[in-house]
Amino acid sequence: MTASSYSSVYPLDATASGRPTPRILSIAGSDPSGGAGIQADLKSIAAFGGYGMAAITALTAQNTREVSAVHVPPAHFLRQQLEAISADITIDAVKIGMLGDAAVINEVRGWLEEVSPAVVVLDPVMVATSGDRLLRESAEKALRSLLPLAHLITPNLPELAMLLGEPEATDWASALDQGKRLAAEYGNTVLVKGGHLPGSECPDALVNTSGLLSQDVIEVAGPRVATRNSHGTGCSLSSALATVQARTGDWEVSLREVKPWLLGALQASDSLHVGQGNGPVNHFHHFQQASTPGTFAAAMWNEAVPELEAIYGLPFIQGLQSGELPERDFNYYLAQDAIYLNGYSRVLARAGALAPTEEEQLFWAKASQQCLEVESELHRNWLSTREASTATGPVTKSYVDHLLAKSAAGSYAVVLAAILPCYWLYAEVGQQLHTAYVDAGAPADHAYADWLKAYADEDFAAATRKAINFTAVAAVAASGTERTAMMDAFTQSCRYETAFFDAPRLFAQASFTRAQ
Ligand SMILES: Nc1ncnc2c1ncn2[C@@H]1O[C@H](COP(=O)(O)OP(=O)(O)O)[C@@H](O)[C@H]1O
Ligand SMILES: Cc1ncc(COP(=O)(O)OP(=O)(O)O)c(N)n1
Repeated sequence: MTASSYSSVYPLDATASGRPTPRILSIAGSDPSGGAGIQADLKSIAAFGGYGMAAITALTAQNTREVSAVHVPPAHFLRQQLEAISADITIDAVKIGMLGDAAVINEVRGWLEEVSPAVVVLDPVMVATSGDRLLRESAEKALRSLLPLAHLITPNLPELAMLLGEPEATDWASALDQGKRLAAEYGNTVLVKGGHLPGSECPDALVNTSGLLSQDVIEVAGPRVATRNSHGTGCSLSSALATVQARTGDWEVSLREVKPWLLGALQASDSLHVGQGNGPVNHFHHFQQASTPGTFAAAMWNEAVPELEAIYGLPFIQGLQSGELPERDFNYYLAQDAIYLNGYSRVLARAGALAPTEEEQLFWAKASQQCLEVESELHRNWLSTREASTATGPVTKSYVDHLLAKSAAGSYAVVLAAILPCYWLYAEVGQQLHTAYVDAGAPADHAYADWLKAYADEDFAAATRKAINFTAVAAVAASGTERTAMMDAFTQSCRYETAFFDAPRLFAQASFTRAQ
């Protein structure tokens, strides 16, 4: 038996028809403020790696507060748009949104019957969140006639009620019940959405009563985000689902992929600062994490800040700054540092071996060598005249094990993220301690004067800037999974940095307890 290049049990990166970039057509209205309609659809399609196309049904004049006007161009012109596309391009999925009036619906129905796209998602848009109508009341019957041509219908609760001619559901159980009845009536799958219900949860459920899904109701749970920026969630969800469905061919897999993305888009919506009413969701929140080296470096910095604050609060750092740190603690720190540097040097050498460019290879190889030089310098100048345990302490061991594990895993980007805190946090702490020492008049009788003077080394600061840049650039080239692993490795190393500075105190405490 031979394995095919695509997994047969789990969708990876090809469309159901084997294409990596699904071609998705949105048939919808325009929202010039960019939060809903075709603008939201194209962003959502792109967010999932699809190739987006748009046939415009209607023009709206709207912003985050209201829809002030709607213009529906002649329906035959929409038909011309649709035919221009389908005459030339294979369409892997269609998402249908705002239709405006019955004449438009009839054209779309005629075109769907002719073309029979493989995936049709219908979001039966009727009324915007602002309360403004996006479908003429007289067109509701025509909209129902379109339902049998859709594979998935994604009504919100008022739309679900209208399609059934019933009052709106006020709890999740009756919403599901309505979803089942609509699915049974039209023989397709209905996505029941929890957005319009109160409560801390916001579930969605795929409903199909004809055995198309693994069960009649597949519920996907999710928390409710406390934000008023939910403009365009329905449009974004339906177009994202159409895109992922074209790739996976499985509604449940598609919803489980799209729902966390929409949650992230809602959570990151406040950072967009668009409009004064119900603002849009942040469609590209997942790219922005590392769309430029600067954004990834900033995200790493956010992780490092709480650890730096913890480090500055440690008795070891405060004692180093005041000069009152017991010598025994300092000696323990130096001895552990020497042990650590030996292991660290090996990991730096590994980064050099994995580096994609000669410049980086040279940088890490040199850093690895310098590390060994600093280790022997520590032994020659500091430790040869002092008494300190030479046994590897528990923090040193765990920190080095963590670095070695990341280096064994083989991702250059992840190794760099694990390496970086030793540069970055050490350089920051060094700068702070040096500045405080200089501000205090650089007292010559300070017990750690030589150490503090050496701390703010400009060469080390320059090397740190390079190390940050190499890491941030590697993050941009890395996959999403790798970036998550990078952030995880970076955060763990930051925590070890804090623990490393606190280890002398714990060692002294343990020795004292043992001596009792
Ligand atoms: N505040 C929220 N927090 C989390 N998810 C939400 C929130 N509001 C809406 N959603 C999700 O957004 C999608 C659209 O839901 P809904 O608001 O019900 O539809 P519409 O936008 O068509 O009115 C659904 O997946 C729903 O669960
Ligand atoms: C042009 C256009 N189409 C659809 C909508 C409605 O968007 P939707 O995602 O259903 O949700 P709200 O924006 O109403 O929350 C629209 N406003 N404009």
